[in-house]
Amino acid sequence: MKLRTSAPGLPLLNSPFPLCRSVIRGRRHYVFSASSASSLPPKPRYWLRVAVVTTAAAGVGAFIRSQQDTKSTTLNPVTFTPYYLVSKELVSPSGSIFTLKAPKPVGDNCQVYEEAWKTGVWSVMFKQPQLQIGRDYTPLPPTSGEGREESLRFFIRQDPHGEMSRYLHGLDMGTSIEMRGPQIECEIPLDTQQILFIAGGTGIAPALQAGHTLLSRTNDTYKPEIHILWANRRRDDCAGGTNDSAATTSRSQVSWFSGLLKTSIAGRTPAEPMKSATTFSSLIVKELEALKSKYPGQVTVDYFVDEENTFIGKKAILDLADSAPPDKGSHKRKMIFVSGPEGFISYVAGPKLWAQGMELQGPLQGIIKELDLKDWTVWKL
Ligand SMILES: Cc1cc2nc3c(=O)[nH]c(=O)nc-3n(C[C@H](O)[C@H](O)[C@H](O)COP(=O)(O)OP(=O)(O)OC[C@H]3O[C@@H](n4cnc5c(N)ncnc54)[C@H](O)[C@@H]3O)c2cc1C
Repeated sequence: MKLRTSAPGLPLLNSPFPLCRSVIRGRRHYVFSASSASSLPPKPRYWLRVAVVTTAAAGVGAFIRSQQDTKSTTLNPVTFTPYYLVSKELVSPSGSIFTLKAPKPVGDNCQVYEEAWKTGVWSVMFKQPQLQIGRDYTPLPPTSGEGREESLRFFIRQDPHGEMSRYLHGLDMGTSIEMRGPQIECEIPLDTQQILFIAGGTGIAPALQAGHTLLSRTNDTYKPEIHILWANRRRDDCAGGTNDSAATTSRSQVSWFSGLLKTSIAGRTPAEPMKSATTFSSLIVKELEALKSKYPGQVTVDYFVDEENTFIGKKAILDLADSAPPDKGSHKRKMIFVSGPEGFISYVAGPKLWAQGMELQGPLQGIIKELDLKDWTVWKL
């Protein structure tokens, strides 16, 4: 585990995207240090001076308190805002959707969220109050029925050995959870026409965000597209998901989960992706389906499941990249996002680098480099 050594709120990096910053999902950790109060012995004071100083201090204190009170009801990147847990729905054996409500009186959260949703992929940092550690989580796009102003939803994987996720999954309804943000992870430029999103596990949350942001720009003349390749360890993680393209018929023989690139048994024919024997669909699959229904013809999703021996390989990526219409001088941007556990990102696009207290994108490697795709900008989340 690497501690984040830079100041809270990482600096924006030099990148083709003005609002992108470099992070690795799951590695960006933060520990808050306890503030040390000074305890100097009191010195003699004239009563007047005492009165003036006391009055001034009280005034400043009241001002600061009032400022803090005002700020604390509106999500902001500097101070932590207390939200409270209103629901926790099991999505798969390893993950749940958490819904957190903003405090009352409601601040200007609607505006804060709107700005972030318009921009691209974003996250917030949760604080664990006992251990004073921070971890980043990705809000899921709002569903139509939600109280837009008040709540944020998160798909959080339960890691039995993880400090924060264990803490979150053990919380009772109504518990307060402090968060700060938004942190813009990557802007989606307005000229983006195609996104190929390669997601592993909870990396699907930023894929849903990217879909929400990109597709909400749809109009009569502009119909952007997103193609999602989503890899999971087990079918239960994406129950009910069916493939839109032939991508999974071209399977890689390599699994990247567990951080190890274990090669599947030589000569073994990979199993056909299991057709869902039940009508049950996980909540995340339902949200992907809802996105497809809302923007017909603009979204495809393909599922890859380790236990079914279907892995994201070069051909799956190439098929989708090749299906995108050629640029023909239209200067429409085509982007590949890669999001998921560290080993997954390394396998697909090479590892990110750690330099001068910051995590950088690092050179393009992995299977995407081998494909030598032209016209595509790759961004590791
Ligand atoms: C921008 C961003 C967005 C994210 N969005 C999401 C999201 O939407 N949903 C989500 O679920 N996650 C998300 N993450 C990941 C999340 O921030 C956490 O990293 C994750 O929940 C694990 O944190 P933890 O405190 O539970 O685990 P940690 O305590 O940090 O442990 C992480 C892993 O390391 C292992 N470990 C810890 N200490 C040791 C040790 N001493 N020796 C060996 N192994 C050890 C643990 O077993 C565990 O598997 C995101 C990350 C980033 C950077």
